[in-house]
Amino acid sequence: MPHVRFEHVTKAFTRGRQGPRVVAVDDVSLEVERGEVFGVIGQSGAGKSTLIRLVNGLETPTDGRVFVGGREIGALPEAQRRGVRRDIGMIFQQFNLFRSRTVAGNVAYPLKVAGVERAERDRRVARLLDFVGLLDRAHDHPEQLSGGQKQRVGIARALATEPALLLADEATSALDPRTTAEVLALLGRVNRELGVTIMLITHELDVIRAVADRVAVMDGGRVVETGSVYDVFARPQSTAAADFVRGALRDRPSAETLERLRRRHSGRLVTIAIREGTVAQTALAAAFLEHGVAAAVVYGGISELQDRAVGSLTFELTGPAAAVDAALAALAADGVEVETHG
Ligand SMILES: Nc1ncnc2c1ncn2[C@@H]1O[C@H](COP(=O)(O)OP(=O)(O)OP(=O)(O)O)[C@@H](O)[C@H]1O
Repeated sequence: MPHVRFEHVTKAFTRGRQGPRVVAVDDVSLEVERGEVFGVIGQSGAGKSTLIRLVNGLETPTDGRVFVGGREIGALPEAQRRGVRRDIGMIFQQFNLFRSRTVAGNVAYPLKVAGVERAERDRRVARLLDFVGLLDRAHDHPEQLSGGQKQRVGIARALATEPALLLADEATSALDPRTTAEVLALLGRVNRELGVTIMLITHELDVIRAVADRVAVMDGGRVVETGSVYDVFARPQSTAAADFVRGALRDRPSAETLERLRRRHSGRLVTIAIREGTVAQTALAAAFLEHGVAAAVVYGGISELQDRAVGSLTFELTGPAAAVDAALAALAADGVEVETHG
């Protein structure tokens, strides 16, 4: 049974009394498996926050059903809904820590609410702070901590009631790249060492690349693509996914870059997609050589997704036109994706 399941879920809001109807989440169906890190990526306004708020029952669907652990949140009486919520931790972009409480006090708070007795509370707080590497900061107040440390406290607090599911709402968006990497590494440990299912929403492909197993791409309230991180971003089918890839990998020349490349290079410019399972780069070189075509890399980038290569290279091909055509035809016959630039 999936940990989280959306069945044709729509959430619409009305702005003002008779204002326009905004469909924040539009007929979304998806499944998050137990023990995986599931990423949801989308631009601002795509509906990610609403989607995540539907998981913990902070929003109720206008249409469709949301299940957590096989139970439909919307159909539960309030007391049971609270029980389901207790099994869900949440972390936020702005950390949402209590400024008046110490680090330990913040982590202890949900345990207090749950009625856990003092000695057990102290034990659990110490264990959690040790896990996130902040045991020596237990008596500090949040304002004495860096952003990354605050988020680590946020994570410890979210884990205090030992939830099976952790929701992360743009949890690293307020952090610099290095701190982001540290917090994402910690989330990876939460998933692997504690077996917690993680559902995270973000507008950054780098966040998805760093931790997610699978991803859903949202655009205009809809999920336009779902799959393994490699499959979705190595062969994006939707414009939204392709835009994220272009933005993060920066491997393909923009129209302006192509203009500049054309001015500098008189040969034929082609961009070849590099992915696992396609022709090896040595075979590329061999095809050019065989047809007497000189190939120079003039732009491109190859990066990693889930430990596999992805990216593209732009070549300037020089030689007789017929030879260039023949080399490209041979590559195309081998299943290589070639884009010729005019
Ligand atoms: N309570 C609400 N009342 C009215 N409209 C809302 C409400 N919550 C969200 N919306 C609208 O729903 C759409 C999706 O918003 P949502 O916050 O879910 O997107 P998002 O992808 O999380 O974007 P961001 O990253 O900017 O928060 C937006 O057009 C937003 O204005």
